[in-house]
Amino acid sequence: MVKTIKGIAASDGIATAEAYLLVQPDLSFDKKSISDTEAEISRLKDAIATSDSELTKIRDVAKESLGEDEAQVFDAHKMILADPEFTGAVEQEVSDKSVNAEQALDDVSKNFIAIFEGMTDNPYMQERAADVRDVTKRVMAHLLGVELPNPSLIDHEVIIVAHDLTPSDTAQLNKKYVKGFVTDIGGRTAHSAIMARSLELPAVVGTDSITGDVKEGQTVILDGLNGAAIVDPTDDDIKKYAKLAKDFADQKAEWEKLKNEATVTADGKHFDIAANIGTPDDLQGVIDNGAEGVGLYRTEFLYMQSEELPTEDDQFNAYKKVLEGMNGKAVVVRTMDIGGDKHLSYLPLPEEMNPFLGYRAIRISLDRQEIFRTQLRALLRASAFGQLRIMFPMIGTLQEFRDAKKIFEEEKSKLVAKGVEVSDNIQLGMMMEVPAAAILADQFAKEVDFFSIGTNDLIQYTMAADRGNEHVSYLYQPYNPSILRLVKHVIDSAHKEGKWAGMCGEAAGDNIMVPLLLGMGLDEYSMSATSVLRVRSLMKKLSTADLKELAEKAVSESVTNEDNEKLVESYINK
Ligand SMILES: C=C(OP(=O)(O)O)C(=O)O
Ligand SMILES: [Mg+2]
Repeated sequence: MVKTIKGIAASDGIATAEAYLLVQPDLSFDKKSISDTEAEISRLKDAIATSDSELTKIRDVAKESLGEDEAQVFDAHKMILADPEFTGAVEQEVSDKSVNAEQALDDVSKNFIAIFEGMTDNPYMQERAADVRDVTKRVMAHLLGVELPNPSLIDHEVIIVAHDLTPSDTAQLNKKYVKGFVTDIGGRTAHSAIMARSLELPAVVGTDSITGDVKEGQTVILDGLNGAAIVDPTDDDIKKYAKLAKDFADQKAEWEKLKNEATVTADGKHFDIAANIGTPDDLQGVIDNGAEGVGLYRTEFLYMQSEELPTEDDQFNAYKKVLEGMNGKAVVVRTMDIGGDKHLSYLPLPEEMNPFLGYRAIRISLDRQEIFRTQLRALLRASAFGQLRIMFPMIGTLQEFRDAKKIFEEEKSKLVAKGVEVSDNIQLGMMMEVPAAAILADQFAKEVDFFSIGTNDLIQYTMAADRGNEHVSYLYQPYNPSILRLVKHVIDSAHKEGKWAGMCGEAAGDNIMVPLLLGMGLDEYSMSATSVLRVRSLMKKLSTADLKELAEKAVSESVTNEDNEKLVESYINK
């Protein structure tokens, strides 16, 4: 029977396909005594052989769709299965203790994991713990006769249904077959939602219950425009959504016409609309959508897609590719923003009660300076190939900015002394995403070259509401006068010192926010590439002169987020 499940609209578009449940099965088991240990060992060997041939298949598919580097992780898994020290120890445990294979596997793998995790002076070996965990899960599933989801083996069109997707899960989705995703938890500005927008995959998050509401193989219509999943739709539903999908495609075709136009408002003011990217591969989307620069390159994805810390040369090549690809247009590269919801398997971070308030971004860079210096050297070398701007994430104090700038200057002088070609014109700026810094923007403005306002974090920290938690998503209030006052103060402070202010948080591409930002005089707008043409089309219809007054009212007279939403809507519909 048809069911409509509401959630948060995280990425535009409509898709209809079979549900693919990316849900971890129950791998619990009971300890049993075994009398026929030989038969038990042969059951174990069967599970290992099946796991091995499954891994061969997954490796082939991963190589095809994601490339050799991504596929290599499965070699590590196959090596563990072929290692007599591991599998031999499990067999030994079965015969010595007369226990079932599940118990023996569990005991041996826990032992191995503890040993690897204990190698704190060798991050490479520590990383092997994750491989042992993954392989154990696969063999255990075969012993128990349960199905383990293998998203890399998907060979037909599906909608992924999951409790949650991490940014790295999202990066591995094969766009050829995955038509969208819907999750139990998450918010609009969580990184998997942001990635869905750059992949142009419709997504609905924070439904609370979707994994319990839909069964594998059921048809699902995903309405990423309004935030709903329709499970087992009727013919009428399918017709209705086909029409909605067509209207959306027509709308996009209309926006497409603006691809090669500059962004100019109705009163003739030009603004730069830039795009946010995660990897050099996203450049195609930037160019296809006619963006006028890159306003945020989230370099942490370079670290996340690697099996170990990327070398200076790896990074140099990536940055050079982006700078050259943008052909002289400005590229704002943000230094590594690891922590929060972005993890590196090879850089174990301490367990934290509040990772978003913890050891992340510039805090890690200033502490682990060898990582930071390597990144800065790669950036400095790449600066010869385009118009590079660098910014630091999560700056909360002036001292942090000064320390980061000092390290940058040191690395620059060393390279210049060696005769390496380095641009002399690299602007150094910061993300404005910590309220303490936004309040002191007038002080920061004297020392930076630019600000880029990160509303995803600025709103989460100002409203004290986790950006990935659907239960508090009502507090994501970009038009709340408290947020607008901070934004205005940041923009005014920059201008007072003759600096520029941009925004790279998701709000920069929001239809209600854009008129307010134009009114406040924001200089640069950076957003998911897929939003660029919609915003260009909107700006063409707006006149900055009228909007100044509107923004003034929004900041000083309105009390709530909704007041301002209505204020802008009534202006636009006038
Ligand atoms: C752009 C931002 O950075 P990120 O989403 O990567 O935290 C932000 O916080 O608004
Ligand atoms: Mg941020």
